[in-house]
Amino acid sequence: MTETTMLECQQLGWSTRGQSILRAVDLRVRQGETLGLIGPNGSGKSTLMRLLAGVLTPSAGAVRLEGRDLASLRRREIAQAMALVEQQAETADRITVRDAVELGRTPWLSALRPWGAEDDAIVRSALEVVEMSGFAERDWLTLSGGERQRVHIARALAQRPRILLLDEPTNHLDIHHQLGILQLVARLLVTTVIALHDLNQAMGCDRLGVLHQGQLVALGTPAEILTPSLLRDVFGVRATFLTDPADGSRIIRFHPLS
Ligand SMILES: Nc1ncnc2c1ncn2[C@@H]1O[C@H](COP(=O)(O)OP(=O)(O)OP(=O)(O)O)[C@@H](O)[C@H]1O
Repeated sequence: MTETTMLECQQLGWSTRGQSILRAVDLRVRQGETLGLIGPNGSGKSTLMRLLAGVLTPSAGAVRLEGRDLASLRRREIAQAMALVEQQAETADRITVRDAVELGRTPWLSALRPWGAEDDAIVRSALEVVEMSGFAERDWLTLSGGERQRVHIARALAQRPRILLLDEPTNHLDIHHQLGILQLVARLLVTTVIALHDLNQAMGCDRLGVLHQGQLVALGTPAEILTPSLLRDVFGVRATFLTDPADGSRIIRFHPLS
């Protein structure tokens, strides 16, 4: 079976003020997969996500979206294909939760295709999925950090993208909503790239890419990647593996090296 590449980058790099932040990243995201990005603080996960989303312009190499150079595509075309949920996306505007989610429909609207009942239904469904329906009329500024995160995810879902880029989407969320978002991502047929800090949660991804000091140092299945030696070399921790008696799945416990 031939697998379709949704998003790829070749020799991708990004520098700022003469400092190289990301170097020579080669990556292919396959249709339908959930690709997790892991790595220590400052290793370049958010920078890579922003380059893949077209928010940042590469200093070297290129990103291809469904085979086409991202640099040659219009913003609207990119937004119809990809939605990015950033780590600290904020808005200072006084808008309601519903308004914030309705923004997700923007790439699909035009003079010939004005707002309609279908858009209302998509927004309603996105709010339901993140359990925020009861907050629709609330002022965005009054939301807690976790509630804002869920609204951002609803906005991205309302965009109906083919590729979802999620930068630490479980940040700020209580455990119920962390599991809810991860289950949702696993259920979605949409191709997903997700940056995660919790390595036990990362184990649920189809493949993992490991960033270390601005380079992609490993790529493979969670079982291939999450080995004691990689966890020692990249994260500086000693790992032991346990088995969950409930379902036989592996759990990692972490300890200081010394
Ligand atoms: N605009 C910028 N100017 C200067 N340095 C930057 C800029 N953006 C990112 N960096 C630096 O690039 C490195 C990678 O940052 P990035 O946010 O991509 O890391 P990350 O892996 O997402 O980290 P974290 O896990 O802490 O969120 C960091 O050292 C950061 O300080």
